[in-house]
Amino acid sequence: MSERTDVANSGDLFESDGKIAVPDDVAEAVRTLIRWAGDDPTREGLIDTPRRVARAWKEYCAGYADDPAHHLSRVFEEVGGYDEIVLLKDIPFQSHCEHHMAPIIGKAHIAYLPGNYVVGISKLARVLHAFARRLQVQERLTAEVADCIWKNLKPLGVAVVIEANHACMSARGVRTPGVTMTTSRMMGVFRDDERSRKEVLSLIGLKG
Ligand SMILES: Nc1nc2c(ncn2[C@@H]2O[C@H](COP(=O)(O)OP(=O)(O)OP(=O)(O)O)[C@@H](O)[C@H]2O)c(=O)[nH]1
Ligand SMILES: [Zn+2]
Repeated sequence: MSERTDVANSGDLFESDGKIAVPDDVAEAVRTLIRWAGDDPTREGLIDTPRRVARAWKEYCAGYADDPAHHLSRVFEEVGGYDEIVLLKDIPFQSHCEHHMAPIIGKAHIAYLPGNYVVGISKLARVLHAFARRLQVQERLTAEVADCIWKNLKPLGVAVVIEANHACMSARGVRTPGVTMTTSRMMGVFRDDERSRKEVLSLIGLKG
């Protein structure tokens, strides 16, 4: 089976070469868009484009086939009495804004103060990507990652900070490149205790 099964929703069909089958109406929608943009979808260079675009969108939106909470189901209870902040810094991610379906490219910083459980660090990045690979707004992406960790890991605190550039602002519309949007969600001690909040922000490299 295809290596692309990781992006498929239940109900998707596959070609004999293992690629996801693109329904005719999806390919036709892309052809319509090409025509509307001013080009001819029947010219040679564009013949296969609708199917490529459709599959590319399956990949950009693979998060819909990925349950974020599942990545936090394997926890470790014994970590040698470690009871300080765990921070994953500068995790690169890509998403697409729900307004224009244009790329959001940035990095996330995810921290938590363990309660009874810790999790393999790759899982925090997996949670991020499961939410990022959907149509998003940055505020919701930030909140969803934090809420998922809070609910499933039951830590004493969670901090998620996301810094990103929005192509809908740089490549179109206001056409203002180089703008970074920063969002954060603090929960538990990082919200309620000023010292803990300052500590996590300073570890991330931001002023509290
Ligand atoms: N708050 C927030 N806004 C976003 C995000 N991604 C894109 N936007 C903004 O969503 C807004 C949509 O505004 P609209 O007026 O409905 O759409 P538009 O006419 O295409 O707006 P312009 O981008 O200003 O041309 C724009 O201001 C975008 O910059 C996001 O993650 N969070
Ligand atoms: Zn946008």
